[in-house]
Amino acid sequence: MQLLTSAQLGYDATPVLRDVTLSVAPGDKVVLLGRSGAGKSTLLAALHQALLAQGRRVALMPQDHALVPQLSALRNVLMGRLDDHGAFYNLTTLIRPRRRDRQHALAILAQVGLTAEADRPVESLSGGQKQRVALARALFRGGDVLLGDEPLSAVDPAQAEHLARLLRQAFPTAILAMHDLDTARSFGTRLIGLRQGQIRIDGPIDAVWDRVEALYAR
Ligand SMILES: Nc1ncnc2c1ncn2[C@@H]1O[C@H](COP(=O)(O)OP(=O)(O)OP(=O)(O)O)[C@@H](O)[C@H]1O
Repeated sequence: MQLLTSAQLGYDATPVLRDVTLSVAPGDKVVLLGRSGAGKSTLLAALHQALLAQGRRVALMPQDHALVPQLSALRNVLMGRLDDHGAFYNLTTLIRPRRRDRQHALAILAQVGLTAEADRPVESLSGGQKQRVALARALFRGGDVLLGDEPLSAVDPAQAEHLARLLRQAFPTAILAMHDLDTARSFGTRLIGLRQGQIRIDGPIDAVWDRVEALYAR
């Protein structure tokens, strides 16, 4: 799918990335790498818009998780499908979830190791637990494409491997911004590297891996 052709991406008068041309093939597991501020989140936001404009179903994991702190982990997961239903269904889901939705959401919370936390308000959870709630919400939502902004940054390495596997199985196509190179290497089939306002690397991960260090050079 051809997703983006843009001379410039940025905010108002401030360009962040230029000459962006990007297509993604179904099955691609893209890892987006680059120094802090290189434009990974900016590119993900533009991809999100482009995918929605194409009518694709997208699961989005933003960097700040966008969870509702006062609501339970379970209810935050259920919110992953709010836009599938009308206002009445959603209101009743938040008050008293339907049995089928609840069981499905609880099964996903079990997969991410949060059974005991299902009824706890998200504001009382640790950073890694919050991230797993956001991940469970994305899995509950499902979709053609997962877009994630450092979706595994707050979990420990053993969990990261397990959770990365769940994401790979659930989403045919994924584009994830990442900081941890080991996780990126094991997750990705394709690497896109950003540096100095441009896409500098785009290729199969094994073929371009020896160029990764240059993305971070000062
Ligand atoms: N809402 C905004 N308004 C103006 N400038 C922004 C905004 N968001 C980000 N920027 C700027 O755009 C540039 C790229 O930011 P972006 O968040 O895309 O980088 P990133 O690669 O995701 O960084 P990180 O790894 O730290 O999350 C930065 O210089 C940042 O200051």
